[in-house]
Formats: sequence, structure tokens, C-alpha cells
Amino acid sequence: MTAADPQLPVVVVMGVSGSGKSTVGLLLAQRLGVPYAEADDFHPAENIAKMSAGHPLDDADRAPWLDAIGAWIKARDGRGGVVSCSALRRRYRDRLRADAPDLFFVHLDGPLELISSRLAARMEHFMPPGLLRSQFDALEPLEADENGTVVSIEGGPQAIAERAYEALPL
Ligand SMILES: Nc1ncnc2c1ncn2[C@@H]1O[C@H](COP(=O)(O)OP(=O)(O)OP(=O)(O)O)[C@@H](O)[C@H]1O
Ligand SMILES: O=C(O)[C@H](O)[C@@H](O)[C@H](O)[C@H](O)CO
Repeated sequence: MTAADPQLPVVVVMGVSGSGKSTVGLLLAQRLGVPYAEADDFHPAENIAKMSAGHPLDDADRAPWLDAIGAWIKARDGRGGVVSCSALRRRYRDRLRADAPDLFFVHLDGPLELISSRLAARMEHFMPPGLLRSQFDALEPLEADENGTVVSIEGGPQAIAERAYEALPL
């Protein structure tokens, strides 16, 4: 399938902070020839300030952010797109799916130690590595009835993006 085809999936690249959503999401979008959106760009300023101060977001904080991402997804429905979004809890994914039932989730999955080492090397990002544990605590893996797949974050970004591409329902 190519970008010229009428029905391209919208893909949410999900996972904890530092799992590689932005890195892999962009590569996947390029591979598909569709637009990429960065979830962090949808946060209200208060959310960025809260995380920067070392506090995890709660459901109420995430609600307007999820709605903004949901609006982007809805606008891309049928035309394809890739958006990074932690989408840690089932109910967040249900919210994103509400207006886009065919949404496909790619969960970038890996051990805390590996992600922690990647975050320690990351420069100039508001998200403190100390919040990683809270992200794992919130994470609810994809359930059997959810449209999506789990992709390991072992190896380099290109290989991960290729594994994700191969798993898409194209
Ligand atoms: N496969 C990889 N191998 C090595 N380093 C990687 C890999 N994927 C991502 N990284 C690096 O790990 C760090 C985290 O990646 P990235 O910012 O893409 O994660 P993220 O899930 O989007 O994080 P956040 O949710 O906090 O924005 C970055 O410095 C990135 O360059
Ligand atoms: O749901 C959340 O707690 C947030 O979306 C975080 O995941 C951050 O936005 C992101 O990971 C930091 O870049």
C-alpha cells in the first residue's frame, strides 16, 4: 500500500517516556509517506510545567491533551498518519479510539534499565528521567481486543521502525 491509496491507517506509537516514540514514529511516518505528529506538542503549558517540576500527570491533566490528539487523528482518518502518544492506560486508548475505531497502536516495549540508560543520555528535554518509574506504574499493556502490536525497542531506530512497519495492517 502507498500514500496514494485511499485508506491508510492512522498509527499511534505508544509507550513510556524514552521508549523511542518520537524517534521511531518519525521514521515510520517517513516509511509510510504520511504526516507525523509529536504528542508533546499537544500538551497544555501547565502539563509541561508539571512534568518539568518532577510530577507525573494524572487523568484530569491528560484529558485535554488526549482530546487534542484525538482531533488530529480524526482529521487524518482515512488519509493516514503517525502520532506519538504515551497512551499508557486502556481508557486513554479508548478515548483516542472513540472517533477513530480503526486506530492502530504500536507499543514500543522494553525494560526499564534500557530506557533509563537512553534517557540518561538524552539532552534538552523537559521530561525528568526520574518520572520513568511512574510511567511504568501507569502502563497498561495492549489487551487482546485492541487493534495493535508490541514491538521490542532492542536495536537501532531503523530496525525498530522496520519491525513496526511489518506489523501494520496494510
Ligand atoms: N533504538 C534506539 N537506540 C538508541 N537510542 C535511542 C533509540 N531510540 C531512541 N533513542 C534515544 O533515546 C532517547 C529517547 O527517545 P525518544 O525521545 O524518541 O523517546 P520518546 O518515547 O519520544 O520520549 P518522550 O515520551 O519522553 O518524549 C532519545 O535521546 C533518542 O535519541
Ligand atoms: O502521559 C504522560 O505522562 C505524558 O504524555 C508523558 O508520557 C510525556 O508527554 C512524555 O512521555 C514526555 O515526553
